[in-house]
Amino acid sequence: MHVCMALPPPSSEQIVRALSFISSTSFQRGMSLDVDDGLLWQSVLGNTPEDDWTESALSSPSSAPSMETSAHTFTSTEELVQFRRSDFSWTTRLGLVLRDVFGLREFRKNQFEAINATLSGRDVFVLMPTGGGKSLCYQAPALCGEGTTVVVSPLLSLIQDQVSSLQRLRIPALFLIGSMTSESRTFVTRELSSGRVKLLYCTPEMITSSSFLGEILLSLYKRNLLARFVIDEAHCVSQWGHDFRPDYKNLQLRSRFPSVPLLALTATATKLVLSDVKTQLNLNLKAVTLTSSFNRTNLDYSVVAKPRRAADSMQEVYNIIRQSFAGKSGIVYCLSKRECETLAEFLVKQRISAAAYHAGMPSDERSAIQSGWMAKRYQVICATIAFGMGIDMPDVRFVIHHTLPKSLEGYYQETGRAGRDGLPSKCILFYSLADSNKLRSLMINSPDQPLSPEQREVANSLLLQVVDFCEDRSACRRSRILAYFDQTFDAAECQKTCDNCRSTETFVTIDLTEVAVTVLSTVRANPGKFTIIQLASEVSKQQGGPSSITRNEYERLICRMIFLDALSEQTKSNFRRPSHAPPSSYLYSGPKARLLEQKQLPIVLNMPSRSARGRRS
Ligand SMILES: Nc1ncnc2c1ncn2[C@@H]1O[C@H](COP(=O)(O)OP(=O)(O)OP(=O)(O)O)[C@@H](O)[C@H]1O
Repeated sequence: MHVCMALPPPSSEQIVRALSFISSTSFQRGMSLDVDDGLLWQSVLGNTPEDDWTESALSSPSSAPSMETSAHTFTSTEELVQFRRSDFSWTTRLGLVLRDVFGLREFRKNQFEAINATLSGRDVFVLMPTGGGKSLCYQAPALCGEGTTVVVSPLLSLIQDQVSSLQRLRIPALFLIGSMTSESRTFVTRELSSGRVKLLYCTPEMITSSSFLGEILLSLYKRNLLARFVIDEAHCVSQWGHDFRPDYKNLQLRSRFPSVPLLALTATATKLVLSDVKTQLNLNLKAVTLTSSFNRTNLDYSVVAKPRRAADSMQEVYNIIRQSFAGKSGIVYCLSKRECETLAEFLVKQRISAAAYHAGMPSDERSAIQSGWMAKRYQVICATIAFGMGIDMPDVRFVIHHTLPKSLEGYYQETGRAGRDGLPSKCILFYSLADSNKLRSLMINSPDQPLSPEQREVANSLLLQVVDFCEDRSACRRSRILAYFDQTFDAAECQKTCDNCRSTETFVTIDLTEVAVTVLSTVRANPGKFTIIQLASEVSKQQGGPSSITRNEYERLICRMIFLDALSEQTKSNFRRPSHAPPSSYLYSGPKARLLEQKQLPIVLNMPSRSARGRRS
């Protein structure tokens, strides 16, 4: 389709010319108010020296390392052809920006099309895997046209990092955040009004609630100086996504600034999330939608059984790091702040340079840890999911999930932080039934964040998909992850880069609906009498025979019945237990018990095949 032609490296004269037209010596002092206005950013691309750019060089996207391209593209290939042209008025300038500002030689898949589409004034939706190069899709066009590109980004740390990197490239970018001094705000206002700022970053909260920013945007809008709005991490707009942010939903950009093109980008979106994001943002029906395959071919996926005792599971994390990743950077995702700290302390005692990172830490401490890790002063970060968004560390060789992620989408994004340089990297997920139950009740019954019945349903089904993924010992992990994003993947192409494709054991999917009905009848006869473990033991005693279901499998079945609401749990304090012991949860029939009895709630589990079961007994 495209002819790949690398650009010749820029000569030093070209670089000097480029740097002189993108002049921002004083800009590098950032927000400080002693900036000499006279020096402050000459018009960024106004004096662009025309260069003898070859058309083929510009229409030569390459793939991001180890990320498959193609897959389903929502905007038809015929329609995309118009955005692969190299005769736009900005084409020459775009080439210069790519090479002389960003120091890159060619575009990756879909970058060129996204840039041309947004510069043509179209709404654009870009789905690209983590590390695919989404930033360039809005940073390059910002430098190719008039006005300011406003970037809505979810995290302050991410905004600050992005703006500093842009400033290092001498690009006039600023951010506007709530905690700025009035002097800094005055500076930003002045710079924005002058039209010199090419990129303005802010949080969704600023857009929805700052009248100060609202006035600035309106003034730019009236003067035709709002080039586009960029909605980064656009999956946050959708309540069906794993990172929903209510302020993202209330941006109202289309109604407030009807003629300004929107550019939404995300690394994670199912079809449902995608259409919800488009609706919520009120993207034009003809929005150009560009998707790349989500397959990260350099990542190896596996799920391991998490030991029951915390000490054993921490030891297991240590063993994995010591045996396979000595001296290599990695992330261990944990559920709670305490877990991050305990695990980091444990690893440090074992002489692994590790640090905890979570939202409960002061932000300067968090930044110090993040930069320490990026500078290789820490080998391992034990973090909650607060860590990672927007971190561009190329050589992360492993991501371990010490507890379950809340959704497959989250799992994809968190594991996506490994191997951004395209080299082989491992993603290891520790799974236990106990964790899945704990996480489920934390998510669904959290007193801090009471969920509506609808939200509860969503959270429950997202987590159930993760549980199902972990318990599936047959299907290729890669196929399952890609299926989540509605992409088909031939497992033969996995090339044994997941534990299931490497395994020689045989597992089969068994329909246990009948067995579940029997389990339910035991609960109906004894409401509130059994915990999960007690019930598993009770029903496994009632059965027998060589191919019978083991106690552990009954536990899995009971947990699945809870997930499917055929059973429900209620907490009761147990007076016979020591006072510090956590209260136990006892089982009752659930709201969907009748459906199960009517065989309208099928329950299937992936289990060792019958012959293997016979051998095990
Ligand atoms: N055309 C290109 N050629 C070479 N490198 C590129 C190109 N485009 C982007 N990159 C590099 O790829 C890396 C990832 O880019 P970027 O941070 O934009 O990814 P992303 O898609 O935003 O990822 P994430 O979703 O994880 O934030 C960066 O180091 C960037 O410089």
